[in-house]
Amino acid sequence: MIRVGMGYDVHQLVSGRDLWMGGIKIEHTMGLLGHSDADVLIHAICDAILGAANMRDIGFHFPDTSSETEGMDSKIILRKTIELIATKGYRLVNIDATICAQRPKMNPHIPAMQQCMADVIGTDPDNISIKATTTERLGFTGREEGISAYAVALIEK
Ligand SMILES: Nc1ccn([C@@H]2O[C@H](COP(=O)(O)O)[C@@H](O)[C@H]2O)c(=O)n1
Ligand SMILES: C[C@@]1(CO)OP(=O)(O)OP(=O)(O)OC[C@H]1O
Repeated sequence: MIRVGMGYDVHQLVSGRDLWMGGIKIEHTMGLLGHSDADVLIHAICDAILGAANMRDIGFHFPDTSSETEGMDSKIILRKTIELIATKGYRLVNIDATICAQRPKMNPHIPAMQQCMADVIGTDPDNISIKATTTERLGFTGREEGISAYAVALIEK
């Protein structure tokens, strides 16, 4: 059986925080604000994977009110998400995701993100597609107030 899920997440850009994206730290003048490391791409991907398995969302499994998730590396959330769907007999087939960010350029970092998340998931980097777009200076992403990410995941058992 194959099932599909989608995920979406937004985090605010602020100064004084590191910018984590797809499991790697990217040099930038600002970073994303959140209870965890605020890796918006991993969060959207986890919601897509959980949605495909009909297993709620990351806020349900990893509450932002918990001291355990404070400052948490989102790669841990990704690994636990894969473990969660495995309890229902599912494994990831592939992911397709889009980051909406006016800056910085994501393209140079995409191979490293693919390799990093593939290592965490235990899959081939070819199963993890990541794309990026500006929003042509429009909206909150265009004004560099935040970064959003969309993801679609296919799972099978
Ligand atoms: N943060 C970003 C945004 C975009 N890219 C790459 O640039 C291309 C053109 O962006 P548009 O918003 O004008 O479509 C886009 O297709 C990406 O390849 C990027 O690397 N980082
Ligand atoms: C990841 C969690 C948990 O630390 O917190 P945030 O980093 O704030 O991220 P968000 O995408 O808002 O929601 C999920 C949260 O429960």
